[in-house]
Amino acid sequence: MTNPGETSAQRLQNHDGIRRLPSPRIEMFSCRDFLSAELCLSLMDLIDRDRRPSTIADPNGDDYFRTSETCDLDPQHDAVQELEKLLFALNGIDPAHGEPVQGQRYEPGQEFKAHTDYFEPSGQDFEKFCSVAGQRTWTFMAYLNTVEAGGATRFKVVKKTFQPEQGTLVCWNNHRPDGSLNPATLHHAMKVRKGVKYVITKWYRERPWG
Ligand SMILES: O=C(O)CCC(=O)C(=O)O
Ligand SMILES: [Fe+2]
Repeated sequence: MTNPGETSAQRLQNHDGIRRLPSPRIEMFSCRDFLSAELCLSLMDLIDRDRRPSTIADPNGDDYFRTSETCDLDPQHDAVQELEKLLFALNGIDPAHGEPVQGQRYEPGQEFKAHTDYFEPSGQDFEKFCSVAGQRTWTFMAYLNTVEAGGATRFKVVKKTFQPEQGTLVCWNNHRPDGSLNPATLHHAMKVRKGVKYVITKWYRERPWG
């Protein structure tokens, strides 16, 4: 681990119950029951209160690219602090390098088409999103509920699909070990077919946030 905005496969592997995706192309892990049902419920409640339409960096002409809703979670709220504590115990990333935790909510028919969480260096909005805190390093996301049908997160390059299950964490390095951006992190939050889907996303940056 060279940067306080990063974690390492070695560190994550030490956590009880965590599993690494057996692929040389990506550093990706998942852990069931990372969040308690109680914490998930509190976070879903916060998302329901504050949600707004999601946006994307570098609009690409597809108005249906990301149809879900988003919210920035109040960092002072007990549930958010508990979540941050769990993440820090796992990844050891300096909290100063974290973006505020976001919640995402998808109704039936809503999705977030295939994208990477890193910002395209050639994109028109790269300066706007990265000039202060730098590029995104790691993504940590957790499913807050088990979705009745649909809503899986599909990583088509590494052929791995996660079905949303309450409390499950999924995390990955947006870079390769040599520091280059990793296009194998491409993922699609597929349409929810039945029920509502709630997740939290926590992104970390190369430099301190804000
Ligand atoms: O909802 C998901 O399954 C993934 C969410 C996601 O990829 C994102 O918010 O960047
Ligand atoms: Fe994403």
